[in-house]
Order: sequence, then C-alpha cells, then structure tokens
Amino acid sequence: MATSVIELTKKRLFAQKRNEKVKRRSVLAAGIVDGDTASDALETVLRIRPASSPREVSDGFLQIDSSTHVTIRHPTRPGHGEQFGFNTVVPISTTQREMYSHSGAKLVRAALDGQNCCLFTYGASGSGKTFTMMGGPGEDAGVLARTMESLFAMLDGKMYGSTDIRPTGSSYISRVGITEEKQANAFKDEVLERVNDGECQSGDWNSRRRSSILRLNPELLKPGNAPEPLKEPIDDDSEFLVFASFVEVYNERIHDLLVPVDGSSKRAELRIRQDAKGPFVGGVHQVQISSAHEAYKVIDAGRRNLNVAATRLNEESSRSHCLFIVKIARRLTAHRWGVSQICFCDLAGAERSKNIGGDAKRLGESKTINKSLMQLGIVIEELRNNQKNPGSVAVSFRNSKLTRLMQSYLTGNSKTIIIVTVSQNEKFAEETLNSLKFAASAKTVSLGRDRHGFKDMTKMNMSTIHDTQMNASVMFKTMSGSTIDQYNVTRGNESAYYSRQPVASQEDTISSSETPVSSLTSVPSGPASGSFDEDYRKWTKLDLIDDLIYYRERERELVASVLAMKNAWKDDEKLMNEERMDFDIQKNNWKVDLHNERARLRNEYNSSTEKLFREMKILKKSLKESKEEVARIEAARVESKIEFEEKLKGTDAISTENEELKSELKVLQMKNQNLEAAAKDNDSKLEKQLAETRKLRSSLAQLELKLAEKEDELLTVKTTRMSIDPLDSNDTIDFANFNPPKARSSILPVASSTRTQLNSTADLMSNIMEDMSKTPEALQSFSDKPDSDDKVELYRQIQDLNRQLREAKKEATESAEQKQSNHNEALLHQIKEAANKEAELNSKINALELEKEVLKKRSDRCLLRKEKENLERDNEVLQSKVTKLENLLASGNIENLMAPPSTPSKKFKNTTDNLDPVVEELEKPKRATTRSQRRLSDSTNQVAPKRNLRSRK
Ligand SMILES: Nc1ncnc2c1ncn2[C@@H]1O[C@H](COP(=O)(O)OP(=O)(O)OP(=O)(O)O)[C@@H](O)[C@H]1O
Repeated sequence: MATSVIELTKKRLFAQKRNEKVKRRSVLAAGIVDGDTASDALETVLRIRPASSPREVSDGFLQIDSSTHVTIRHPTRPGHGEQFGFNTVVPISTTQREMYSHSGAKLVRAALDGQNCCLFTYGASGSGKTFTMMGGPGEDAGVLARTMESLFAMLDGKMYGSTDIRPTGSSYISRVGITEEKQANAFKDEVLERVNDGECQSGDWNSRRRSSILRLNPELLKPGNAPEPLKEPIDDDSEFLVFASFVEVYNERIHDLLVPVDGSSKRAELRIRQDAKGPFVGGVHQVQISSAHEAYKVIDAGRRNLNVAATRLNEESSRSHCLFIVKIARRLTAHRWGVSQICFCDLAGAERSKNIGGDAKRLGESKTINKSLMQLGIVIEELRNNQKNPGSVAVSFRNSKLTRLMQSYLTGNSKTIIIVTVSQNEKFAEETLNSLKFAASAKTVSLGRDRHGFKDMTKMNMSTIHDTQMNASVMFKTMSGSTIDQYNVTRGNESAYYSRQPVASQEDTISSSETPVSSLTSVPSGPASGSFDEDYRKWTKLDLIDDLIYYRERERELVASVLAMKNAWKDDEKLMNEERMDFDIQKNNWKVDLHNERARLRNEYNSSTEKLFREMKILKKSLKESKEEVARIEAARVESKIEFEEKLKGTDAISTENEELKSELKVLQMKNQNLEAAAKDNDSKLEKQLAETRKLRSSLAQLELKLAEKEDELLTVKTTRMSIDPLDSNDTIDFANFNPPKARSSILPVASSTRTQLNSTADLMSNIMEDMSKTPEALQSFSDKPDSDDKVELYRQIQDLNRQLREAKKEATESAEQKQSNHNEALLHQIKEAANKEAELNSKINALELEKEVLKKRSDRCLLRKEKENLERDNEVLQSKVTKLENLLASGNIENLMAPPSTPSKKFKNTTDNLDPVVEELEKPKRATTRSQRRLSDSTNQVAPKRNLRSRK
C-alpha cells in the first residue's frame, strides 16, 4: 500500500516536471517572455468640431473635463453622463498647427528612426476628419501637409513656400473659401516663420530642384534644435529616399488614386499582398518625392480621383477610406536600405441612412463604409482581448480591406495615433457616443504584439532590403520608376488634371532626374513598353519576386525555428535521458516490488491451499455425520409415517366418535333442560305444599290450643267430680295402667291403617277435621259419661291423637322434604353425570387436537428431513468437487498453480484463468442449493393442499 502511494507521488511529480518543461518550451516558441509588459498603446486624440452656428451648440452636451477626459450627456438616458478618457483632448479652439503638434509631429522622428507609423482620423460624417487630415491652405493646412513639411525639413528638403508649388487643389480653396493669393501669402508666412524658428534653413527653398537623395538637416541635428533625439543614432551622411503612394478603399475595392480615371473604363482594382512584414497593396504607384511640394502634388493629384459625394451632412462627404502612404528608405550599408513608412488614413465617416438621402448608390456606399468601420471596431476589441489572453484568437484583420491594410499599423512595433473627431451638436449624440466608445476601446490596445496577442520580439518593424530588392519591391512598383515630374498639375482642367507621361524606362527615369535613382538601384531595366500588358507582366513578375522574397523570409524563419527546435531537441534529449534514468530507477523499484508481490501471492496461495484442505477435512467429517443423521432421520421418518397413518385412521374414528358424543351431549343437554324445567315445577309444587303445610301447622296449633282448652276443661271437670266424689279425692290415677277409653275407636282410626292413610297430608287433614267435627259430640258424650275411666281414656285418646298428629305432621313434613331432596339429588346426579360426560368428551376432543398437532409436527419434521436430504445431496456434490480438486492438486497441477508468473500481468491472468473453473465449480453447489431450496418450497406448497384435503375428510 505504502509503496503504491510512493509510486503514485513519484509519477505525479514526474508528469508535473515534464509538463512544466513542455509548457516553458511552448511559451518560448510563442514569443511570450516573462515579465511581458505592454509597449506604447494606441494614442488617441479627441478633437471637437466647433459649431458653425450658436444654435448648434447644446449646453452641457459635451463637456471637456480635463486635457484627457470628456463627459457626454447620455443620449438615451436623460440625466446620465458618461466619461471617456483620451491621451489628449484638445480644446475646441485648437488650431491646425496645435493639432499637428499633438499628432503628426510625434510621427516624423519615429519614422526616421525606422518605425512604421500611422495616423488616422475616425469620426462621424461631417465631424471634421478630412479637415483635420488635409485641411486647407495656409494656417488651415492639415496634419498631413504639416507632417510632410516637417519630414522634408528634417531631411533638408527645404521646399516650402513657392507659390507655384503650394497646394493648389481647387477643393482646398473652394472648401476653405479663401483666395489663392491669400493662401500663397499665408503659406509663405508660415515658412518664413519656421525659418525664423530655425526649423528649416532659410534661403532658396524655392530655387532649385532637389536631389532625390535626401540628407538629414544638420541644423536640426544640432543639440537643442531637435525636439526629440532620434532613437538610433543616424549618420549625418545617411541617405534617404522618399516615396509616396495614394490609395482609396471604395466599396471594398482598392483603387490607386494616382492612376488617372478614364470615364470609359472601369478602374483597376488592386490586390492586397503580404510579406514578412505584413500586408501591403500590390502594384500600387509609388512616386518618388523629394520635397513637401512634391508631396502636395501627389496628394492633389490623388484627391481629384477620390470618391467624394454630397450627403445631407456634408457637401463633400468622403465616400471612401483614403490612405496616403509615405515610404522612407534609409541607406543602412552600401547596398542595404531600411524602409519605414507613415500612413495617413482619412476614414470615411460613419453615418445613418436617414442622413444620406434616397440615392441607392449612396446608401450602398454608406452600408459598406459602416460595415468596414464596424469591422475596425471588432478588430480593436479583439486586439484588446488578445492582449489579455494571448493566443486565444487570431484577430480577424481579413474581414475587410480596411482592417487588412491597417494590420501593419495595429500590430508589431508601430506608432499609431487616432484622431477622433466629434461634433458639438447634440443632434449627432449617438454618432458622437459611438466614436467616443471606439476611442476608449482603442486607447487600451497595446501595440508591439502580433495578431495572436503575443509580444512581437522585433524592436523595429522597418524592412531591410537590398539594393536589388529596393529596385524590385519599391521602384518597380512605381510603374517603372515614375517620378513626381510625371505628375504635372494642370489647374483649371478638371477632366485631365494631370497628364501622365508615357511610362519611361528605368534609364529614362534616371536621366530625367537630377540625382539618378539608378544610383540606388542596380537592376537593369528593360525597354519601356508603356503598355498595360507589359506592366501587368512586370507586376506578375514582381509579384513572383515578392513571393520569392516572402518565402525566402519564411524559409529563413523556418531555418531559425528548426535550429531553435534542434536546440530544444537537445534539451529534450537531456531531459529524456534524465527521465530515462528516473524511469530505470523506477523500473528497478517496480521489479523489487513485483518480486515481493509474487512472494506474497505465493505465500497467500499456500496458506489458502492449506486452509482449503482443512476445510475439506471438516466438510468430510460433517458429511459423515450428516449421513448418519440422515439415516436416523429416515428411520424416524418411516416410523412417524406409519404412526401418522395410524393416527390418521384413529383420528377419523375419534372424529366420528366425537360427532356421536357431540350429538349425545346435545340430547343430554336437552334432557338437562327438561329436568331443570321439571325441577322448577317441583320447586313450585314444593312451595305450594310447604304453604299448605304452614296452613296445616297453623290449624294444628289452633287445634292444640283448643285441645289444651279442652284438657283444661277436662281437668276442671275432673276436679269438680273429685270434689263431688269422695272416692276421687283419695284415689290417685295410675296413668301407667290407664287404659284408653273405649270411645277412642270412634274418635281415632286404627293406628296402622291411620299411618298408611296419613302418608297423604290431605287425608290426614281430612281425618283430623273429621275427628274435630266428632270431638264435641264425643266430648259431649264423654262429659255425659259419668265414669272417670272414660275420661282418662279420653284423655289418653286425646294425647294419643295429639301424638299421632304430631307424628303424622312430622312424617308428612319429612316425607315431603325427603321426596323433594331425593328428587333434587336425582336431578343433581343427572346433571353431574351429564357434565362429567361433557368434560369427558371435551378432554377426548382436546386429546385428539393434541394428537393432531403432534402429527402435524411430525409431518413438518418429515419435510425438514426431506430438506436435509437435499442438503446431503448437495454435500455429496460438494464432496465430489472437493475430490476433483484433490485429484487436481494430486495430479501436480498445484505446482503450475503455485509457480510465480514471469511477467505480472500475463501470468497472473493465466493463474486466475486456471482457478476460474474451480471457482465456478465451487459456486455451482450454491446455485444447486438454491435450486433445491426452490424445489423444496415448491413441494411444500404442493403438500399443503393435500393435508388440508385430508383434514377436511
Ligand atoms: N475644426 C474645424 N474648424 C472649422 N471648420 C471645420 C472644422 N472641422 C470641420 N470643419 C468644417 O466642417 C465641414 C465638414 O468637415 P469634413 O469634410 O472634414 O468632415 P468629414 O468628417 O471629413 O466628413 P466626411 O466623413 O463626410 O468626409 C467642412 O466644411 C470643414 O471645413
């Protein structure tokens, strides 16, 4: 157990270690560095367009809180304000010059340092994007013009102020509404001012053509003059070449604005290509420029081709996103050039369809514009998410042409400034809120990362190219090296505002320049064709060269990554060796554990076999015992069966007897009831007799009283007589010899006959009454008798009668009582007899019941015996299995079973396979037992009704 826990812990640690190493490698490969911090974020500048009339100003709608924050009154939630932060919030009264210092000025040095820069304006239609970017003449010159001036001032291309080279676009003049004269003067003033400020050299800024090769302005390089030191020291003699291109994205189509628009033919659409440094527009005109003036010429030429249309909001609303790209090539070595660029992007304004008017074309344009702007918003959001979770999603730059072109400026080490323009008018609150939200989101986007959110390890995104590549990728893209001179601005002729010279050969181009461009390129150029097909072929060839360069770059990257992988592989090998060693140690540990486990299992097996033998012996013994028990039970069963059958018969007889007795009992009970009724009758009769007896007694008592009275009378008579008869006075009466009077017979009946007659009380009473009726006459006759003997005799008779009466009474009473008691006794005897018989019968019934129960128990025992038999049978089966096992063990298979497996899994499986049938066999009796039990229970269920039937019988 303990070993397994240790093993598990080891394994877990092992896995953890490996995971950490893998993770570290993948992180290195992905370009995430520990302590990765965001580089400069996108810079946002907010400009609020002043209202053209005081009526447009809504009080408190848009409030500038500080130089970085504004609060807008929420358009849908009245009373609620929402605050937004920017890098800079310029005051409403900000001039174009100030605007430049907050934006374009920051890009020039960065571009010269070799960084790609971008400045784009974002805002609703009519909010002042174009005004900020392009501006107007003189003081109204926009950020683009001022940046160009600054750039060429830095590059010593002092080309300001010439009246014939100032921006002459009619649009500027018409839109700003100032005369050309004024514009020229203002421009001149500004240049002079700059000269005074030391920004550019005084002198012949309009005198001669400049060399195409530019050098840095030594004045500006002087310490103190440079507003910002250059990041990388640049040699004073560094040579620069500047190229300009101008494209527009209109309805998701890219057009070169430097290609003249021929009303009859469709404008050629440019493709987006991609090299190691990111996407670019393939086949676009790149015009070499050497001064701000030349830049203006290019801008002016391009702007004439811009898709501008009137909407309800803006008379000259931009219907396309336009990108003016300035490429700065700096010679790094004799044959290598570093190319950086500044992109000026004037986006078309987002607008609601109701502000456009009914024109379907305008609506379509607006839809595309809004869609691409929405896509830009999505890209910004994705960039934001990606920097939180690098690698979570690849930013969807490809979803629109605009975002695709912006990719280079939103990833890598670019410097990008967004000028957000909003209106002061509350009417455009919704648009303003959307612009502010976009800016707030963009402000949090960190640059210096790739499109997956991983940090871009390259410090600069400047492309380095060879002379030949320069020739191929830059110069040839300029349509065989066009120069600015080929763009002759023809004012007043809007339909053909410039006339492009027939495409010249490289040589022609060189000869036409004061400083030949070919001095930078060593690619021999072919004869000038000027035909579109020729150009197309060249473009295709150049595309192929581009691809080749791209793939070479990719190859280099791959080689580098392969090398890195090889190094990683070496590390891996090291790691693997370590792991292998760990694994070997682990393996040895496992071997030891395995050996121990085998030994343990062997011991377990031996002990279990011994235990099995012991159990077998016990089973044998118990089997023997159970056999004997079975025999005993069998004998008892037979006996009890016979007994049971006999008893069953006896029970039948008893039950019939029982029935008879029951009927007898019923008869007796009826008799008893009759007797009880008779006893009751007798009792009532006895009571009547007793009442009669009581009557007789009372009459007897009366008679006795009368008798006593008569005796008294008699005594008085006697005494009288004795007083009369002297004889009587001397003589005493001998009562012993006194004979009863003869008349007695007339008074009393003969004794014997009388006794018999007195048995009946009624007779007795009638006799007495008869005597009594006779008595007065007798007494009369007696009194009449003079003889004393008669009197004695009478007396005696009376006494005798009295006695007889008493006796009779007694006899009558006794006989009645005797009779009654005898009768009662007889009845009681009969009742007792009946009760005894009933008790006897009940005891017999009870005995039968007991017998029945005993028989029932015996039958149950019989069933148990049967069950036991089944068990015995099972035991026998078990014994046979045990014997089989014994045989198996005896046959030597035990050795095989006990032999330790060579490999743990396989051999132990075999061992268990060998044991499986045995286990199965051992399991069988159990199943048999359950089956026999089931059978037994079935048989019990079947027997029960039979018994019931019998008992019913
Ligand atoms: N800061 C400002 N000061 C004075 N006028 C301005 C300012 N900003 C814009 N305007 C004027 O407002 C009008 C519309 O400006 P602009 O054409 O630059 O808008 P926009 O945002 O480019 O519109 P769209 O997207 O439709 O092209 C122009 O006539 C311009 O002169």
